[in-house]
Amino acid sequence: MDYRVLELFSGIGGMHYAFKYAQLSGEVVAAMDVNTVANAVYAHNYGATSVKTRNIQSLAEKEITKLNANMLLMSPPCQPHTRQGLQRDVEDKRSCALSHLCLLIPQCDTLEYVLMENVKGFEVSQARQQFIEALNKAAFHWRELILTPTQFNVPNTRHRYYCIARRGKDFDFDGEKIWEHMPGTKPDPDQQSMCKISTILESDVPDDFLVPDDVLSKRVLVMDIIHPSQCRSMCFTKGYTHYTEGTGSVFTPLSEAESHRIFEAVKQIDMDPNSKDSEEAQQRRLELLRQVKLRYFTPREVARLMSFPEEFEFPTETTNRQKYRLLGNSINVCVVGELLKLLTT
Ligand SMILES: C[S@@+](CC[C@H](N)C(=O)[O-])C[C@H]1O[C@@H](n2cnc3c(N)ncnc32)[C@H](O)[C@@H]1O
Repeated sequence: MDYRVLELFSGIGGMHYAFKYAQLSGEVVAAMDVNTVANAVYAHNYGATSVKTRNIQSLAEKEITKLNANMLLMSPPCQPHTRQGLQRDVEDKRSCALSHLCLLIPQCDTLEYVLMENVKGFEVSQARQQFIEALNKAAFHWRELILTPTQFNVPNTRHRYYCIARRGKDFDFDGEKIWEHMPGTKPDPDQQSMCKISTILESDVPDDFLVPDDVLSKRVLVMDIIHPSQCRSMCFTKGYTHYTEGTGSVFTPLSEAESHRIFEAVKQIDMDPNSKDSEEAQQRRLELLRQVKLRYFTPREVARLMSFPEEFEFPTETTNRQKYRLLGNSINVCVVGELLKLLTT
């Protein structure tokens, strides 16, 4: 079968890479997003003709039919549903595009396959309810899953909600529950075959990526620090490097034992009641912390943790801040690629 993919909320094209990963025949017939910075990255990798700067709220059934799109891949904005957000759900204007699509889907006879990604939490939203109703109305069979790249030996945690849906043949796994691992695989609590973080590192990373002194002094204790022999990292979000807490891990080239020794010495200083007001003690503390050589993961390393292929590039004009924002908003290519295989077999 030749798939004709409509990629909506396309960002930097994570879904397009997932489609390639799954080695399905066919092409992405159109990609659409309102973000011109993301679209420039998309065009840099796939050519300008494939991506349109477009508000999805204005998409019409006729256009989808004219494109003869039979597969819809999308990761709509997650802010209405994130735990950190206000969870205004369908009341949030960023939900409008998805609500609009829920009206369109039952009208689009060409569509046979749908894959949607969203944040964990979406499964209990009203938006999810709307979406499932649209799929039912259009006679799709559907399944829901919450998966993370660590289940695919990628050393990055990113729990995300996925819904896969198709017309015609039903799935041969239970539809009464939300799957928390890939159907047909066993959950592997030991994760023996997980890649080490050292396998995704760039060599000769410039000092620009070192965690600055002020962040080191004030925020080091809330950082999630990863050593080369570890097999994990936390979810990278769009605020990475800008906000410290909960936006992604940082890296030290030191072994766990070496950095533990340094943090013990820092702890000793912190336990001394006079150290807080002593400039000399604070300077000693900072010098100790500098020895940990903490740095941010580079955009290339974050892209690798999101399973983007090496051929993926940013245009030279994209700033690091923009790269982190775009990657933080994107998807894990391997997880979606595996789901596409599941969807199409
Ligand atoms: C979660 S991100 C999707 C990222 C994408 N899958 C990727 O791989 O980079 C959501 C995207 O939806 C876009 N977006 C939000 N509202 C939109 C709308 N009404 N029309 C078009 N794009 C929209 C944002 O600009 C953002 O790029």
